[in-house]
Amino acid sequence: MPDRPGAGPIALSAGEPAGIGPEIAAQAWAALKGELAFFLIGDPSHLPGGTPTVLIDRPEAAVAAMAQGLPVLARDFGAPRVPGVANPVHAPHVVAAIREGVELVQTGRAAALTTNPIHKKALKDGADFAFPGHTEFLAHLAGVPEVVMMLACDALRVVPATIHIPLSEVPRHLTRAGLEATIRITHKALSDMGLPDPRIAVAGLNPHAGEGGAMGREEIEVIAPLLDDLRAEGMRIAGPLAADTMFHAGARAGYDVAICMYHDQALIPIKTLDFAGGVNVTLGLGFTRTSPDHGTAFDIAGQGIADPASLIAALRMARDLAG
Ligand SMILES: NC(=O)C1=CN([C@@H]2O[C@H](COP(=O)(O)OP(=O)(O)OC[C@H]3O[C@@H](n4cnc5c(N)ncnc54)[C@H](O)[C@@H]3O)[C@@H](O)[C@H]2O)C=CC1
Ligand SMILES: NCC(=O)COP(=O)(O)O
Repeated sequence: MPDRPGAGPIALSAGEPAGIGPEIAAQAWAALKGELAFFLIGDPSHLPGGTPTVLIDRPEAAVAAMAQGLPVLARDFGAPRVPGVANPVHAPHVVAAIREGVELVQTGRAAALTTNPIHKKALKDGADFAFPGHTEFLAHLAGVPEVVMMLACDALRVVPATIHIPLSEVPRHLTRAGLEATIRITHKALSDMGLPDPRIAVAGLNPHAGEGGAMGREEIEVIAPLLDDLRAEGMRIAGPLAADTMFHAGARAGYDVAICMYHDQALIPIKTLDFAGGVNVTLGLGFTRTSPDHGTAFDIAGQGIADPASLIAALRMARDLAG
């Protein structure tokens, strides 16, 4: 196994069984079995028929098992999988797998956590899941007040300063303290990743970055004063920039990460540029967590046509960040 000496296996939480998670986990094993070690925390009966699997009773066994089949820390999810149809019986087990993955990483038994996609509404309905996504749940489990969602591909890194909230609530949530925490966590994380003085581009909220107050005042009242203060500290920050012109190739060459004001402002450019290669990474947790950039894809689940590329990229990034 050409894994890094001393690096433990990566824990992969099952995600939503009715989605594409089981099939892309099996495909990721086939692609990565000679390259890195990971294990699935989930119900082996949910994997596609014929998937070579090795049931393991401890994470450490995954390294040797990889050559034979997908290592699975088997957990009974209580019901079979029906592709495209969420079963509320599964929901508490989906949440428990994430929780277990975090515990294994925090106790040093896994090197990093990669999460297969969850269906947020299915977890809310089936398990009273109180969090809008992994990011917020992981912050809760890690006991940290602020974390950052970053999506990265070869061409772009983006960070939404507000995440899973309705668009109508974005201006109210866009505070100086929140934006400052997002920028500082991102700056430190990129420095830790080997970019010691990252160039940060910050989008405005409004069209034309507010056009001097003619189209909104958040830039004048919240964003620009903060950026002035951070620049005075020595951070390399541009903005607030008009979001519509900061993602073409020439503009992207001028920064290492784009801080955006809301979910879609950040995620539309990266998913358009590289849906297959994009990886979601949570910054500020104190451990490594990555995820594919896509969701559960109920519309194609069970058909054998899901592309495992983003999960493969997420597992590779987890290995690289934890190594
Ligand atoms: N990290 C996570 O747990 C994430 C979870 N979600 C959740 O997933 C559910 C569905 O969300 P949607 O907005 O429909 O996004 P989605 O990413 O599941 O699907 C959007 C479109 O992309 C296609 N697609 C997605 N992944 C694909 C793959 N690997 N190969 C080929 N085609 C693929 C789907 O078939 C669909 O047409 C929601 O509950 C959402 O909250 C969404 C994003 C991330
Ligand atoms: N659209 C990205 C997304 O929803 C991922 O959220 P999370 O579950 O990783 O927090």
